[in-house]
Amino acid sequence: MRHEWHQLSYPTVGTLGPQTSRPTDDSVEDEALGLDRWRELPRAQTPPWPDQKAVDEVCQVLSTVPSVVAPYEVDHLRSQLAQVAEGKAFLLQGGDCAETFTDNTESHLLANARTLLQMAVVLTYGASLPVVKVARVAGQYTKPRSLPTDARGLPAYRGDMINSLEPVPEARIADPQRMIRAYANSSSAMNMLRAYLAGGLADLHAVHDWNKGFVRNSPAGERYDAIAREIDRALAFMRACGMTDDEALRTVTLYCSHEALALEYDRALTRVSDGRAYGLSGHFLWIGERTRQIDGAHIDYISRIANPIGVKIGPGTTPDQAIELCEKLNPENVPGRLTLVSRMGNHKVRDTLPPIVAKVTASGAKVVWQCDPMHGNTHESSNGYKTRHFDRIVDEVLGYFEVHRGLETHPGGIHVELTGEDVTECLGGAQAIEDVHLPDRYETACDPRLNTQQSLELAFLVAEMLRG
Ligand SMILES: O=C[C@H](O)[C@H](O)COP(=O)(O)O
Ligand SMILES: C=C(OP(=O)(O)O)C(=O)O
Repeated sequence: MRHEWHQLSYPTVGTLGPQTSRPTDDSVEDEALGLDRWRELPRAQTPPWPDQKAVDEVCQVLSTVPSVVAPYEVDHLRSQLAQVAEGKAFLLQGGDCAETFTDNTESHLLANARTLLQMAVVLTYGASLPVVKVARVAGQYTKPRSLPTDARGLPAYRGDMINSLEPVPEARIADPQRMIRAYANSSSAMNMLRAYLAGGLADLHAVHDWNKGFVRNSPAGERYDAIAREIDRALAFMRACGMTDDEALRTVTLYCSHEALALEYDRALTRVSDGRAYGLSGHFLWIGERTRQIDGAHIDYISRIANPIGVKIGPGTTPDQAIELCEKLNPENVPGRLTLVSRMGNHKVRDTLPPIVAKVTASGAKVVWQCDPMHGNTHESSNGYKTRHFDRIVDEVLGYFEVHRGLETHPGGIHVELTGEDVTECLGGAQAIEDVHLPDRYETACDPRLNTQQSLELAFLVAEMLRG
């Protein structure tokens, strides 16, 4: 039986402030909430830990540390995503495919944040729709892999939280101590981002400053600058009319997200607050295409936390499976709780997505529909690089919009792998990156990311689609 939002045990924003939401450490409560039930269930992509005792010791430490995010922030995000579910806002999610410890630097974090903010400005301005901004940051340290070994025959790299990218056998051994380092990096990343955002990084009066160096003179950068000038004029107009500066123009909230793959880590950072479990390793956690088995460990864990959550759905997803996911993950039908992230591939999205959207909509389930146009469009270049073509990425987003327009549902958001660095990892775009250019600056630890120019170009195209 479905309930309405206001009847739930889910707090509305404002009723659960930071003062009232003190996490408790109560194993009886944890048990009642079933937070460890996942341990008894089949689990895909389990990190090959050589020593379970060492894992338990690390998790014991993580279970006592200050969390990366706070429950009230998680509740805020859920209520903002409720607006997306209702067609009143758009969800922009993006960042590195795999964060790395070495790239957890101020400059890298700021470059990625600026790129996301620029995209958000383009979308907000272009489509006159509020944009909820969620970064793949402060925890995106694990990767599911297609194969247990890489091309050299070494154990696969599974993200810096598990092992090292360095291609030598000893570096590929899963090391639980890395979870501590991932936590430290995640906390410091959030700390730095919060400080910069509070200090004016996202101040709309500084929109020009986000258009840095190599982007500024590109076609997308110039187009962006034109929008920035119009925003300047609008702000000057508001001042001239005597409107006082609004706090909303001076800062934004940037939420953090990652794939809940290393369940040990996310479980250790789960805290119970006012009788509800929160995964406080990040605001938004998602389950990937490879771990979304309905009776599996990942879906069980995520079903028990109060965060807004996502599930990736690939071309093999049936409409019935999507319904099962909605029933299991959002039995109370809370808008904003569940995001279904389609990642079908541009050749399949127009065929595979409609029956899923139609059935979920007919069931009355309230979900955020989001499109990940990256993961269904990966191929190997002629010179051996894992890459994606910008045209296919755009075409998948177009297909996703067509499907939602056809069914009169809200194309609620996009989820992309991107970086603020000037990399050459995805083909195409205005720079016309070709196979031969890929080795120039191919820096990702796992999958190819859009660079800033390609990210901005995509944002302009999506803004047009939203207007249309
Ligand atoms: O982003 C993630 C990758 O698509 C996933 O980890 C699989 O990559 P692989 O096929 O190279 O293992
Ligand atoms: C692995 C990922 O995606 P998917 O589960 O859709 O393959 C990802 O987003 O990093």
